[in-house]
Amino acid sequence: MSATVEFARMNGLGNKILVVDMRGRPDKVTPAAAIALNADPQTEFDQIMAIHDPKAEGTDAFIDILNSDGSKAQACGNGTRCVVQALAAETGRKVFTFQTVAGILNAVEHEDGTISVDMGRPVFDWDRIPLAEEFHDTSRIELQIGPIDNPVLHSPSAMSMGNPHAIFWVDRDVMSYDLARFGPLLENHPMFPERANITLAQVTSPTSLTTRTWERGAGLTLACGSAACSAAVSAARTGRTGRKVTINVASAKPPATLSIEWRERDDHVIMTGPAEWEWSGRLDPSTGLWSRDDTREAEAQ
Ligand SMILES: N[C@H](CCC[C@H](N)C(=O)O)C(=O)O
Repeated sequence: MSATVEFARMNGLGNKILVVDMRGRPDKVTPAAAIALNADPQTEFDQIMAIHDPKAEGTDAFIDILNSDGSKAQACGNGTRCVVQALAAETGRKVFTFQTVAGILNAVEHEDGTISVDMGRPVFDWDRIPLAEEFHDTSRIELQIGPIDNPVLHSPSAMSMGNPHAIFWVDRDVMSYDLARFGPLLENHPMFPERANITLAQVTSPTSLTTRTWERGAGLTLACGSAACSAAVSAARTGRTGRKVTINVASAKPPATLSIEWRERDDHVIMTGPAEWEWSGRLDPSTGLWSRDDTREAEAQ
């Protein structure tokens, strides 16, 4: 067993996040630790956000992201807001720059406690999403599920927000689809060599969408920030909405929204929403063995 580190159990719209403080150490949270933590109902999570010492000048930290199946993710919008809230509480600072495997993320905590993350530029090239087949226009790709002459879901918009996303446009309530059944088939479809996050999106007005996501490596989650960004960008890209929308995250607990703006001037996607601390503890990043801080002690601190 290696020395333990601090972690916080947090959530972004119900997206279950463990923020793990790996600063000052050379090792990483192992996939085995992630799988063990996820197997325990108390520490079950969608993503681990491991905060490491910065690797590049001008950045505050390097963030390593793990899904609950132990696989790596390149982006996690809801988790990034949780990291901002944790570091803002620790340092009193409001503005942060992070590095992930997908690039640099700038983020700011506002006076009202909401957090904006600049998620960078969307990527539409088929081989960078990546897709297995060449598509000149990835705003509507050939892919369907269900009976061949009456598909349940078809022709998604595909893109990368650092991580791969497919957005299926639906005209019924997103909760009425059996996403638990179709999600795994689409996540692992041969069209997506690195798998994909699968989102159902219903356009509810020129400035609003409702989404529900099956996440790559994590399954049905209560919310997914990078999917909300991808739905917003894809809606604007296909002329369904303008570039600034409110995303109603259908399964968020309690029901909640994210504001997304796909900025005209620099092509960057800005996501704004809340983050919530639940409790803290210590864990062993190599095995996932953990303990919860004594509540009285935590309150006294
Ligand atoms: N929950 C995350 C997304 C995790 C993405 C992950 N499932 C993957 O790309 O493998 C979010 O708020 O953006």
